[in-house]
Amino acid sequence: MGGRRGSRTQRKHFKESRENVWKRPKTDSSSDPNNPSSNNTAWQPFATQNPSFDEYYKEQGLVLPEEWDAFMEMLRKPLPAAFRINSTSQFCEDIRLLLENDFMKSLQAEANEGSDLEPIKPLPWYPDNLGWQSNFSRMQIRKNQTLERFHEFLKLETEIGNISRQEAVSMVPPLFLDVHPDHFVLDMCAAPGSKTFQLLEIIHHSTKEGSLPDGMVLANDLDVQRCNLLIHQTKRMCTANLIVTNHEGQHFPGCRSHKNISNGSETMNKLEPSINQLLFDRVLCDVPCSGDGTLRKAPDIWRKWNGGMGNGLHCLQIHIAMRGLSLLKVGGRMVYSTCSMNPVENEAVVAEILRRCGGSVELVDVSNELPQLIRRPGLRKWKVRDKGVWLASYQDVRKFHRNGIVPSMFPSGRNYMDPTDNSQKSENVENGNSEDVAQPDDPVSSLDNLEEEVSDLPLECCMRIVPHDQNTGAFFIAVLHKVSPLAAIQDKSVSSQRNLSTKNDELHENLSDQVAEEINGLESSSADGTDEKVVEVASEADGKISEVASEADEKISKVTSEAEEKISEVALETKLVDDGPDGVALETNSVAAQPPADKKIDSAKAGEKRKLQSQGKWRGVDPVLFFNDEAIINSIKTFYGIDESFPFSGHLVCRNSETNHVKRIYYVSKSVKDVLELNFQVGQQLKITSVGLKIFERQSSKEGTSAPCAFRISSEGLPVILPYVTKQILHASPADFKHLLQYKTIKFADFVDAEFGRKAANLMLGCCVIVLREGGKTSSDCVQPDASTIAIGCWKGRASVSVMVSAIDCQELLERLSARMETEKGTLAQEIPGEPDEKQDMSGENINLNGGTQC
Ligand SMILES: C[S@@+](CC[C@H](N)C(=O)[O-])C[C@H]1O[C@@H](n2cnc3c(N)ncnc32)[C@H](O)[C@@H]1O
Repeated sequence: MGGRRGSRTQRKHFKESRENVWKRPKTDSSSDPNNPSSNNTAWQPFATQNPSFDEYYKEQGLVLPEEWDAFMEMLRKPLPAAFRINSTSQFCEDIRLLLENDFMKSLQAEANEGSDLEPIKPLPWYPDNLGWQSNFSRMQIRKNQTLERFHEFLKLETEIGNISRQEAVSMVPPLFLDVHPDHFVLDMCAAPGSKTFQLLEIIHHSTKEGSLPDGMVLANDLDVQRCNLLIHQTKRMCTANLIVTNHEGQHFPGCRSHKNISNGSETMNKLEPSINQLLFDRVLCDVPCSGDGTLRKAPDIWRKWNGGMGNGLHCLQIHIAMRGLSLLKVGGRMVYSTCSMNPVENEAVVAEILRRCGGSVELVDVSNELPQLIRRPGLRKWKVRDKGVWLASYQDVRKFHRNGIVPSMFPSGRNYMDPTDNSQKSENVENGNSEDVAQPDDPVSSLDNLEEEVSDLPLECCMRIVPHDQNTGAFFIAVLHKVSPLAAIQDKSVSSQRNLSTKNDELHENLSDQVAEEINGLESSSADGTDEKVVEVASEADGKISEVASEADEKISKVTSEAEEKISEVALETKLVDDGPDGVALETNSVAAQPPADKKIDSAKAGEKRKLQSQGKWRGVDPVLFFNDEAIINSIKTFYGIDESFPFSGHLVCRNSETNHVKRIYYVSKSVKDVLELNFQVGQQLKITSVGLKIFERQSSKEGTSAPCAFRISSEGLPVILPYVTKQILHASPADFKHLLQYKTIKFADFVDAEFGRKAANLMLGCCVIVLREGGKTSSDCVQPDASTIAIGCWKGRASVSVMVSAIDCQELLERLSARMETEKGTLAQEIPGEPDEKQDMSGENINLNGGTQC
């Protein structure tokens, strides 16, 4: 149960993500053939070179000198399209077989006959042949029938949610997260949501029939508009196990209740959460980055790229990653990833968080996982470049009068100013003053005289995917394991690192402004294809905080979460960073610094809690409320004959405090319910933009309002409730089912199966469920729905039955069912040669599929 079925997607988003970025910018009229002043009538792609880029990456040694040309050549080629089959789709297997047996073979045959087509192929490292790559131009699609058919197929399945377009390398980080269905997963920078979708697939994978997974995904993003993209993207998943929030990752609320929770039983007071702190088994930290790994998809980056872009994001990336680690359970795994090639955004960030965590966090060697994925080990040495000057260590920062460069950007992380570092002291003393050697415009920006640093951390365990290894974009991934609470580090290096962190943090503010200038206006496409501001500068984030903070009601919650956050930050600086329940020192500190809103909640009576619950607190965001209106719930239960075993209590939420005006009721899993209860307990620290699966919707039509039940079952929610529906449900023959999908409305008397027509006429006025009857079953057989069951929501009117499914979902169902029946027919014809084929395809009236196959 769970997973997607039949919701519409956000066309706009997918159009955007499919947009071929290899086109001339609108403002460029120089090559307009209709423009007489144009001196170049041929189509011109973006300039795909940038001398600073060459200089920067040649020096960093990302690839061997002899590989450089191959690397650059690949970066200049358009990126093949990649997509994934949704593993929780009801039609997952059908789609995979169609790709393997039809499209791949047909295109291969054409290629063998000498056409210039490249066959589509599965990504060898993606499990179960669910990840695919294709490489065609629009021109080829127009000229070739198989390709055109393939293209139409891709469009429809993407729209439906059975396929997700996603750059190949962007599919990698969730695969290294080792997510299990019972995990609580935090996706810290989640929009537009490609990886969130993958995480949800894993959570839903192999869930038992009639139940929801025990785990959940909390997808967060700073940008509210991008959160909306994410919501539309994940809607196709039809999941009750997702919460979407809108916070700065680095300030994600701690949601720690200071009450003792006795147990997690359902009988507890509804406002008593069964968890007392929001900690996660897995954290995905896919941070904002300069995005030069997406150059093949977003060639405008060539023009905008400069060496300072990565520097400006470094501190923000550390802060987000540190927050992720503090929210990670001991024993948990975090993946840090970027679509940038720059070591300052990658190895330097990982090195700094390892130093800050002082042994509590380790890099995991995942070289044995996904062996078919070609990757390169992380670097242990790199240099920093600032405004045309190379810096090999933090010493050079003073030497060359650099601002906004922090020690953690360098391989050793040393600040060379640590008063406890005697060797350094003497070095400084010897030099008198480091400024005396400064040559700001030293033409040598060369490295000849610079002392090269090498990290002593096992950064080779990180991985970098480079484009020319397997014809992809570039990506960086590090897998981290939290072995113990982020505890105090007692030795000398602690104080050194503390200074270092402080220095970093001080400089962060300056950097934010600086980077805003340097990369102002840089926009590109993400690895996931959606146009996005790849570079999310810290100053933007800061600006957003101030905006938000200016709103009075939000101030309270800010105080709450920020106060808690400050505890973590202070703790971090004093090496008491863990949010874990086992962090004794934190326990003491948190109580001392308990935020005011928490105090309020702690002392509140039940009535006050209810009041808080009904008013919401985040301005501009509808409140999230448990839906407890017994009258409405009972009318739904009675009308649809919902089995008592279906867990209603505490699982329904709405976004409107006035029950009479509630239009939509959402269903949440037990895991999400637990988080919501905790969130109420801690004063609604989470700013929730979306939660749960729409399960019931109020009837608004004239006929609808006269039906005995005011709510219909929504198509997204149908798979969840279907096994429990005992009334208003009928099983239709394949012919009648197909007619419904084709004609949308059928009069009772016009059904092929007259008995079905009579039964339909006897249903109560209102929403009903029509299930496709399995082959061999008669209308009187009682069928227990399962994962293979195909069912649609319909409306039983006064004289007819009408489908309540979107046109595109009807089209998809018709296509999938026809394909299955074609396969059936073929198999049967092979098995019984010469036998007349008694089956007919979906256009026939008397189909009787054999039992033992999916209907
Ligand atoms: C590389 S994109 C994430 C892509 C996403 N993980 C996916 O697979 O679809 C980075 C995201 O970080 C968000 N972001 C920027 N600054 C942030 C912050 N301080 N906290 C949380 N999210 C942030 C941006 O809005 C952007 O959506």
